[in-house]
Amino acid sequence: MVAVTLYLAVAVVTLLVIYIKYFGRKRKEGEPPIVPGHFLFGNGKAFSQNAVEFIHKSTARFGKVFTIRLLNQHVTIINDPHSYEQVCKERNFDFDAIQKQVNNNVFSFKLHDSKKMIKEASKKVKGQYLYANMQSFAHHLQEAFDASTESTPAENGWCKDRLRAMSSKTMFRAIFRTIFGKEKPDDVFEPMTVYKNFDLFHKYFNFLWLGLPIKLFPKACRALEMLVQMPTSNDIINRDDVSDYIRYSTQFMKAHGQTEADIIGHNLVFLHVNYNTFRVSYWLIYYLTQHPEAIEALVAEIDDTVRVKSETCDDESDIELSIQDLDRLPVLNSILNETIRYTSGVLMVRAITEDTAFTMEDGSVHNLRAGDRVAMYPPAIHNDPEVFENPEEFKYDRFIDAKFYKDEKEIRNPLLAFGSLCPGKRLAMTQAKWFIFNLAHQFDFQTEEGQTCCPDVKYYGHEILPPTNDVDVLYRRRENRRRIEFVHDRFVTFHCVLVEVNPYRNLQSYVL
Ligand code: HEM
Repeated sequence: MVAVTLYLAVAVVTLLVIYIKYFGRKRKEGEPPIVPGHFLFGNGKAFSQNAVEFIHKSTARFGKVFTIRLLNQHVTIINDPHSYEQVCKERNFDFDAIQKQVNNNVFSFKLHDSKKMIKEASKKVKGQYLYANMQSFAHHLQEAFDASTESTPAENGWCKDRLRAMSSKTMFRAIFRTIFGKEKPDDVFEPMTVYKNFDLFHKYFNFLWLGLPIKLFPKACRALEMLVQMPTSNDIINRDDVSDYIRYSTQFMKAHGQTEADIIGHNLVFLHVNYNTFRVSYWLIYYLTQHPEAIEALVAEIDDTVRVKSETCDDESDIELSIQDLDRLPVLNSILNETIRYTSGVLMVRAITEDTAFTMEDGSVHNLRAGDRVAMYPPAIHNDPEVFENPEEFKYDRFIDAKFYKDEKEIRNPLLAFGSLCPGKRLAMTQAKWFIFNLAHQFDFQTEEGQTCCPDVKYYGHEILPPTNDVDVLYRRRENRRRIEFVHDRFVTFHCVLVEVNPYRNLQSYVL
């Protein structure tokens, strides 16, 4: 009896020590207030149920800076859009540890010399490489549109499908082939098989990211078994049409002695970041079909653009469109920004490497602890009624010539869905614009009346949230639409005249 009591006492003391070490926290001088929570789970439940509401309530009670606990991890939330630049500039806030956590816990690999690799590989989606990526994407997207209409049963010209299936057959397929090049006929690693399994695997992303073993989720295991059936890295990089990002990153990893399994893991991470653009395409279609005034304004803008363009080229050739042309369309740009505002779920999180006295934009100083995390939560800003009037409404023209304010001061970066580090922002935005421009130009589309869905807040933490449920979509080709060809901004060809747009000399033309 004495022995049992002794064992119990030792067990209780041990548990207490573990609890105090990993979960307990006494607020020190100058540190942010701590939001009270469950003794074991901390604020995990409130956060996962409705993170935006939880952050808004905590801000009202504790101010713009407060510390929450997600299981054993303390996270200081900075809920102030004006302090975004201060967060980005702080040297002791490090993204490397976060990126490693995804690589290790979700995709089971470690990237050697990761900072250098990502820095160099990221150049392959920007500048001149952006055009190469877009050229390839535009080509694959047109092919995917054609294949999708041919393979989907139609009635009176209307093809009927589920919206996820339709956007995966078009957008996902085009993104996949832009990244990895076109698959061979017998490849298991082909867009639709990968889409099906990736979609399933993604449902478990948050659990895996937090460190739960994949063996707990048999469906995720089976999906992963399919996803890893890639051609060898040599086979992929020897494809003529593989992206420069994948060619560079694969060669870098091989040169650093990484295994085929590591390269497969990395390829899946890259697909994972690109998957967000596919999700955006789903939401673009969905919100346009739910808002007739939006689709009407967009189609009018597109028709106008195409009419003006067609006046400067002959009747037979395709209409040429550049990135700058897309950037100039206010309705298109506003719809995309509003869609991203509405559906982003990301936590912009960093590891705190050293004890830090962090100064906010308003001059207030907060002591943050090494080993904790610090985060901004863009959806809390995107849904702040002071910044975005009636944030629960989708307003297609919200971003046209608009400025946004908090505490009566203009916000420099009101849309934070890409964090500060995403190198793919410009590519993702341009792909999404190209997608919706071409869809609305070539097709009429509508979702089945009465069917609705919304961003699934259970998946907060995902950059772009998935829908709560799927809906049916109907689409048919518009008649007499001319094809749109993607062109480099610098060279726009008219008739037989090649015009070089030179930023220093205005326009100079050469007769061919
Ligand atoms: C709608 C589409 C996308 C969204 C919303 C998105 C969002 C994000 C966010 C929030 C981060 C974390 C950044 C931070 O915390 O500061 C990130 C990182 C990253 N994104 Fe994107 N992203 C998108 C598309 C892309 C694309 C198309 C690429 C392809 C190049 C890409 C490549 C990356 C990479 C490589 C990182 C890690 C950067 C690092 O480790 O320094 N993303 N993205």
